[in-house]
Formats: sequence, structure tokens, C-alpha cells
Amino acid sequence: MSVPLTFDGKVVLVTGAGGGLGREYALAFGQRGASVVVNDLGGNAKGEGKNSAAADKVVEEIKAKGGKAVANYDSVEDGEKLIQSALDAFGRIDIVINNAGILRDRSFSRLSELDWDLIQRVHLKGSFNVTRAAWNHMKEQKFGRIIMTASAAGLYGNFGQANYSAAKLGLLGLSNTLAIEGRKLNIHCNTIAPIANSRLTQNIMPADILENLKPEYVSPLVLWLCHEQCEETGALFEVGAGWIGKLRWERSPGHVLLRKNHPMSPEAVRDQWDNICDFKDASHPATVNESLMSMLSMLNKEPAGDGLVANPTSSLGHNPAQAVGYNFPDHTFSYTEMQCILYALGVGMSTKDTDHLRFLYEGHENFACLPTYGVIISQAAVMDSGLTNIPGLEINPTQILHGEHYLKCYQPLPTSGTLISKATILDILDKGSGAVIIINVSTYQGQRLLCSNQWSVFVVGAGGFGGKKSSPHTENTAPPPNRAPDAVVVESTTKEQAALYRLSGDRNPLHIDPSFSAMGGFKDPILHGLCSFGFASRHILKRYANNDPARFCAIKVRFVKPVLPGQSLQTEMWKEGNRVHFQCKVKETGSLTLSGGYVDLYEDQTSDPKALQPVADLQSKLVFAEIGRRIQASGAALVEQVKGVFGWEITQDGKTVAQWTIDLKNGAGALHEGPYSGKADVSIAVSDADFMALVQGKVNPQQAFMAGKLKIKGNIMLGQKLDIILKDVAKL
Ligand SMILES: CCCCCCC[C@@H](O)CC(=O)SCCNC(=O)CCNC(=O)[C@H](O)C(C)(C)COP(=O)(O)OP(=O)(O)OC[C@H]1O[C@@H](n2cnc3c(N)ncnc32)[C@H](O)[C@@H]1OP(=O)(O)O
Repeated sequence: MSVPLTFDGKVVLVTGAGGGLGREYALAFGQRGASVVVNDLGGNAKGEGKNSAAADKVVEEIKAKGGKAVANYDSVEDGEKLIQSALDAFGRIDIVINNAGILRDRSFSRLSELDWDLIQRVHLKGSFNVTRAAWNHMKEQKFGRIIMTASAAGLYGNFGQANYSAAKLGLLGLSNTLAIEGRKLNIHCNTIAPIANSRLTQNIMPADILENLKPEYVSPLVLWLCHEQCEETGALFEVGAGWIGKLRWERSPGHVLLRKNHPMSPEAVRDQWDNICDFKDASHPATVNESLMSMLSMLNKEPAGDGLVANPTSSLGHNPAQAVGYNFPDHTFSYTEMQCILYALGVGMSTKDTDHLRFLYEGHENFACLPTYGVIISQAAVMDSGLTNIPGLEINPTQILHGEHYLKCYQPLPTSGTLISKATILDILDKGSGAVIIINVSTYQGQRLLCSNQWSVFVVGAGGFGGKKSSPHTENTAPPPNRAPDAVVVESTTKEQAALYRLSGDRNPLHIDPSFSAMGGFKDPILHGLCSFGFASRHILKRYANNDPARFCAIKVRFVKPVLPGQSLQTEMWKEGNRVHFQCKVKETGSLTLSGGYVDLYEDQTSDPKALQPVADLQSKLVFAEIGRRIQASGAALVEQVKGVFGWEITQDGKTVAQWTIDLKNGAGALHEGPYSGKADVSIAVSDADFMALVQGKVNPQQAFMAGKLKIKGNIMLGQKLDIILKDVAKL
């Protein structure tokens, strides 16, 4: 035998409980252990008069059966008083049954404003007042059950009941939203439409069924919906004569009328009327999101271009030009080795590739940060302050796509540190189908510029504001040479690629939340553009720069089509001097996703020392800069562990004129000098004469170092693993 449902310890308020359905609910709750507040004003069906007898009688009935009950005679318009009765008598309120109601039936032409107002005040506002007074108590105790009473007149309409129908369907709307707001608080709200013996039913139902329209056939549903075991919320039931049915919305698949070259017009609606009203393949949206998504899925079936929905309502705000020159607040970004590793995983690196280990393992002797991590640092400078708070701009976040990107690296990124970024809106372009916001971000470590980024943010549907079409400030893409690619790499992204990539910082819901991406016009969340960019750039770094981050100078690309997590990326590369042109396709579909891309590489000095260019007249014009290659040193076994390659570059008028590298594979005696303590910032010391000889390529830097003519100066702490970062080049 199943366990009976009881309500011990629970306090129930039933409004309009002096007779009919309300009385039945009150008795049933009382019988099953609940403490009951029996509310009834004691007026007649039209809401006239007052009489305490009805409520008192029900209280007595409950008590006679051993139950607990008190009476309340207030109008539901004074909701606070009803709840106060429950608190005064029983100390809490758990369940509210909004049942009280009156009728003022008249055909619509005779309906007065008073008829309208009275009905709204008792049914809709009364239920609101009572429920709101109970809400915070339920919220605090994390339990609440609420019933709203609608009616078939509200669901379907009924002659002479315009006021009543409106209030009854209004209660359903109220209940739907309370169910959403209460879900996390364990407050459930459901609506019932009891089928009563009325003029409506009298004409269409057989007499034996009408006899069965008894209140005791409704209360079991109400009790179940109010029990703590019941999970149902936000639902609507018709109930009567021993039958219970659940209702939901049904929507026809509908028909998209707006197409390229086919404007919306009343004639188009007329011509498609049958299709609009055809319920074959109907859907049953239960939430706003579901409703929107099924609508968008219809739109996506239409050829609106690249899977995107035309969005004629998107705009860029009242004064886009005002935003040009806007400076975002300076942004501080701190990160550790772990974030470098997380980013490397996010752009598809794997321990399956042993040469990826230097980006995935902080203990690796050449552990490094991928150069494209610079995009994450720069993005935070914009996103942390937000694109939606810029004076003059009003951007719909669901319409933002990454259009193009340019990254220039001046120094390899440290594997941890605190960097400062400065971001500015450089220009805003009107591209017709969208607006492009160009944002420059420069990232510094102290005073040294490490990298700069140029973001082209495409706001779909926000064009046509009369702005300029192009900007002299933008870095341009470059088409690939007209020949078959020199190299092709195909690599699969995973289904979780976007979920993993976003952990590095780009939390745009477009890449994870189906309802958000649906609002952007996509069937499924799409991969971050910069994730595909990360894949492609490391394909090039591996193929043409031996995975050496110090050789990565710059990258530019346009995002032409979205990629879905799980699709494979095919990077096609063409080498032209120090520039590697590239483009990326989605292998499964063959469509181009990254176009006009290029990576510029710094000269390779490690493999070909002879490539060092002698420079004639540097004496007074040298600008020193370090290229920041890192050496790892650790503890007692310092000599063996100080391995690797380091180097620096010299620039003249902002251009690189010489780069040197030194291989420490054979030991680094100079590091043995001095007390090993303190910080690990070091500099290079070299004499004037040796310096010029080095610059002119007359001396091999490796030999100069081994001969002690080139020294590393700085302190190292024993017993700790350290990154030695070349800070400066100093002349002795
Ligand atoms: C700093 C923080 C900012 C954060 C922002 C980024 C946050 C991220 O989380 C968001 C992402 O990662 S989104 C994913 C990556 N991006 C994409 O998938 C976009 C793919 N591209 C498209 O869909 C279309 O190209 C599309 C929709 C962009 C354009 O298609 P259409 O509207 O059909 O345009 P079309 O008719 O081809 O061309 C019209 C004019 O626009 C120019 N244009 C086209 N694609 C562009 C693009 N990708 N970038 C910039 N400009 C672009 C065309 O050149 C043309 O202009 P003109 O007439 O002057 O030649």
C-alpha cells in the first residue's frame, strides 16, 4: 500500500474557503495534518455583504475531526492581513491556495468599468496581494506551494465573462513567472482550471457527468501539487468529474516571410496564411527560450546567408562617432604558468605531441608561453570594462562576432607576471550588413611594450548608420600566393573545445549557451574565432619556426565563417621569405573559415648564425631591447640545468638590425659567480669593442660568451627553479 500524503507541520491558507471548492480544500488539508487558515469574507457571489459564519463553520468542521484551524474574514485585497493570521495562529505559512472569487457577468457592451475593476481586484490583485505577503516567508524557509485558480472561461473565453476571463488568464501568467522565480527557492506555483457545474457545462455535458462535478474530485490534485514530494511547477491543469488533464502551448511551425529581395507585406502574409496556420509538425515551447529557439531554427532553415538570421532591428546606438577615441580604463592582468598551460590546451595542444610539452609542462627546460596568449591579455582589457558601457554606443551582445584580428609580438611573453594593457577605440566602420569596431590594445610589462593587438569586432545588423567604410589605421589581410599550398595540416577540435578555451578568459555565452547562440542566429554554440586562430598559428609556429615563440612576430586574419566545436581545421600555408600566408578551412564542409591570414616570423638566428647582418653605423643610434628568451636554472645542479638558448635584439629607429642567440648547452660557467640569492633579473655585460664586433658580425656571440667576453650579470637563488629573463643589454 502506498504511503499516504500528509501535511503535518505545514500551514495552509485557503482563500474563499467558506464553501464550494475552498471549503473542500480546507477540510482535506485539515484532515491530513495541516494547520488551516480558513479565509472567507462571507459576501455573496457578486462580492456584496460580509458574514463571518461561513468561515467559522468550516473551522468548526475541521476541529470536529481533530484538525487545527482558524478563521479569517479579511478581503484578499488585504493580503498582508491573511498571512498575518497564519503567522499569529501557527507561526508560519507554507501553502497558499488562491481560490476566492466573485462574478460580475455581463455581455461586453454592457460591462461597466466597475464590473471590470471589481473582478480584477478580487481575482488578480487579490491573488497577487496574498501571494506577495507570503512570498518572503516561503523564500526564507526555502519551501512554498502556491495554487492559482484559473477557469475555462479564461482559457477559451465565455460569453458574458470578458472581465472574469481576463483576470483568470492573468492568473496563469502570474503563476508562470512565479514558478520561474521560485524554482531555485523550492517555491512551486501551479494553476488549475476546475471544471464546474455552470451554464457552460450544463448545455454540453450529460446529466450524470454534471452530477459528478463535485469539489471532492478537485481537491486531490490540489493536495498533490502542494505536497513536498511533488516536483511540478509552472503547470496548468483542467480538473473535474474525476478527470485531470494537463495543458500546454502548441505552436505551428509557422512560415518565414522575410527573405532577401522579399520584403514583409500584408500581401505576403495573406498569400502564406495557410502555411502560417498549419499545425503539422507543431512545437510545444514551454519557456521564452524554447519559444525563441524554435523560431530561430525556422529562420535558420531559410537562406538568410551563412546560417545567420537577418537582424534588421540591431543598431549601434545614437552616436557611434562619439565612441571613436574612447579609452578603456588601464587594465592589470596577472597570470601564472598554469594559465599559459590552460590556454595551450584550449587551442588544442596535447601531450600526444612531445614537442608540445614545452607549452604544457612548467618543469620543461624550455617551458614557454604561446605567443598568441597575448590576445587573451588584451581581450580582458576590453571585456572586463565591457563593450556595452561605451558612451554613444548601444551594442546588442548577441550580435557581436569577431571579424578580424592582428597581433604583433615585440617580446616573448613571460610565463607568469603582471602586465598592463591600454585599449582605445580606433575607428568605427559602416559595412552595410554590420558595423566594425576597431580596438587597439597595447600590453606592457613595466615600461616595455610586449605586444599589441588590433581587434575588429563585427556587430551584425548594426550597419547603415552612415559611417565611413574603411580606415587608414587598420592592418590589412593579405591574399595567399596563387599556387597550391606549400604545407597543409589538418587537426580536429573536440566537442569540448569551446568549453575548454573559454576558461582562459573569453566567457562570451555565444560559445556555450544554446539559448544565447540561438539569439545570435546560430543553431549551436560556435567556437571562439580566436580558438581557431590559436590552432592555425601554432600549426605555423611548428611548421616554420620549430615551435620557437621568440620567432613569432605578427599575425593577421579575417574570420569569415563560424566553426563548430568538434569540426576539423585544415590550415593551408605558403612560405614567402619571413612571411607565412595561410588560410583555414573546415575539413568536413570544405568552407573557408579563416581567410587572408599571414604570420610574420623574426629571423631565425639559432640555426644560421651566419645570417647575422653586420651593421655599419650604430654607435650613437643603438636602441637596446631584449628578446626575453628564458633560461631555466634550478638549485644545486645549476650548471647542468642551465641549458637552452637565449638571445637579444638590437633595434635602430624601431627596426631590428641584429639578433643574437647563445646556446648554453655546454655549460654556463658565468652563472657560478656570486652569492646566489635574490631576484632573477639579469643583464648582459659586454665591452664596447666586443659589442661592436658582435654587432658587425665579426665575433660569434657563442664564442664571446664562452670566452667570458660576454657576461650575464645578476643574482640567482639556490635551490629554486627560476626563470631568468634578460632585462637589458648593458655596455661595460
Ligand atoms: C575586444 C573584445 C571583443 C570581443 C569580440 C569577440 C568575442 C568572441 O567571443 C566572438 C567570437 O569569437 S565569434 C566567432 C568568430 N567569428 C565568426 O565566426 C564570424 C564569421 N564571419 C561571418 O560570419 C561573416 O563574415 C560576417 C557576419 C562577419 C560578415 O558577413 P556579411 O554580413 O555577409 O558580410 P559581407 O556581405 O561578406 O561583407 C560586407 C562588408 O563587411 C566586410 N566584412 C565581411 N566579413 C568581415 C569580417 N569578418 N570582419 C570585418 N569585415 C568583414 C566586407 O569586407 C564588406 O565590406 P566592404 O564592402 O567594405 O568590402
